[in-house]
Amino acid sequence: MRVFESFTLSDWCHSNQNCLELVKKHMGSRRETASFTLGLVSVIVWVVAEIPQIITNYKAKSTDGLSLTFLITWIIGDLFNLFGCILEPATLPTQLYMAVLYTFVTVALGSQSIYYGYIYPQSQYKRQLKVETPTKAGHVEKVSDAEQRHEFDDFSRGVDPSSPIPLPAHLPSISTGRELFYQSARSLTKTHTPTSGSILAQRMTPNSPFMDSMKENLLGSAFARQSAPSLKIKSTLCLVSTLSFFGVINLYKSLDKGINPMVSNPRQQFVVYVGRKLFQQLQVSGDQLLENGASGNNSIGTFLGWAMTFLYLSGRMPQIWLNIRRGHAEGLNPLMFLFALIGNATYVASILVSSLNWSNIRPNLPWLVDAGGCVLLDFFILMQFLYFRFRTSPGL
Ligand SMILES: NC(=[NH2+])NCCC[C@H](N)C(=O)O
Repeated sequence: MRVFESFTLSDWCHSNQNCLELVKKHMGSRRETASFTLGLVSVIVWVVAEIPQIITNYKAKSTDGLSLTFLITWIIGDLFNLFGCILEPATLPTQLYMAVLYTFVTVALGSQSIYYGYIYPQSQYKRQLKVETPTKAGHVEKVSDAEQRHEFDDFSRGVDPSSPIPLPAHLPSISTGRELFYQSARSLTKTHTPTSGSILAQRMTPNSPFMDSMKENLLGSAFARQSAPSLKIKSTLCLVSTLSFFGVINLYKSLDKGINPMVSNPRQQFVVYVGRKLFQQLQVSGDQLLENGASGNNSIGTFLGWAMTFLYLSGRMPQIWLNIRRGHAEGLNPLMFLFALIGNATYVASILVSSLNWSNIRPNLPWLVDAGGCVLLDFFILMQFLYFRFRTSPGL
């Protein structure tokens, strides 16, 4: 209990005697301290979780290894999580802090994906065009070929190339040809003919199956390939807007009925909920919640919680599938999944340690199912890393 007489907490609550009493009372119990500590560990792990991936993307100047659908579901799931936590009074304060944190970090990761996936290649290509324009066409072709050969050699040596159009570090293992499509300078001009003597032409014998697959991508189904990711995004957005639509309808209904009859102004209501969560939800029993008019079974909070769970869990699938399709996990940082696993595991523990009463578990169920399910899925992804590593280097 002494710890809560520390400067920070006392200072935090000094103007409100009730607040101080509440914090002392709830944090005094060992369970709550353990729960809070686990929650804190989870927050800290999640703070750093996505940084390795951000660094990997930065180094590779590409986000090819990361499924965009996974990222989009993460961002939307984060928003659902955030509003779910705000509206569900029985969730812990650390859950709310984490929801805010997730959203910020993942938006950063998402922006990086958009930058390296769309803006960076185009700007690099434009730069290359500017450099090439003044010279004669034949000369350009030669210079470009020489540069490309040099760059490919750099890649095969594992040296970061100066290529304005970033190339994958693992050309030989590309199976779908999709990456090649994107990296082909020609694809950016929407011309369907590969540059003669280009890297692609140099790397492949004319009748190889790889060449065929590439031709298919560059010539036959260029548009289909190009629109494939946007189709995926569209279906994800469609699903998300449907969920959001029902969410908003539900939200209005709840507000209409008055989630908290004592407060009619929705803005004030929001503040009351956040305040309640920050100061009163450390360990409020189901009975107390009922007494206070917040039953811990807030329908909109629960709805958002389950929608979030669905998004987070289903979001891992495209990533798992992408790894299988590519046959490797290059461009993906295993640390992100390891941290996610630890972050989710400590998150589950923080809720369960707080109380095993059904009255505590029931409102937290979506968060428990989500984090527990993600632990399993992240374990599977980590196994994929191991599998790919041992398969490619059996001597290890
Ligand atoms: N952007 C985030 N890191 N969001 C947190 C997601 C938490 C969720 N349990 C998951 O692992 O998917």
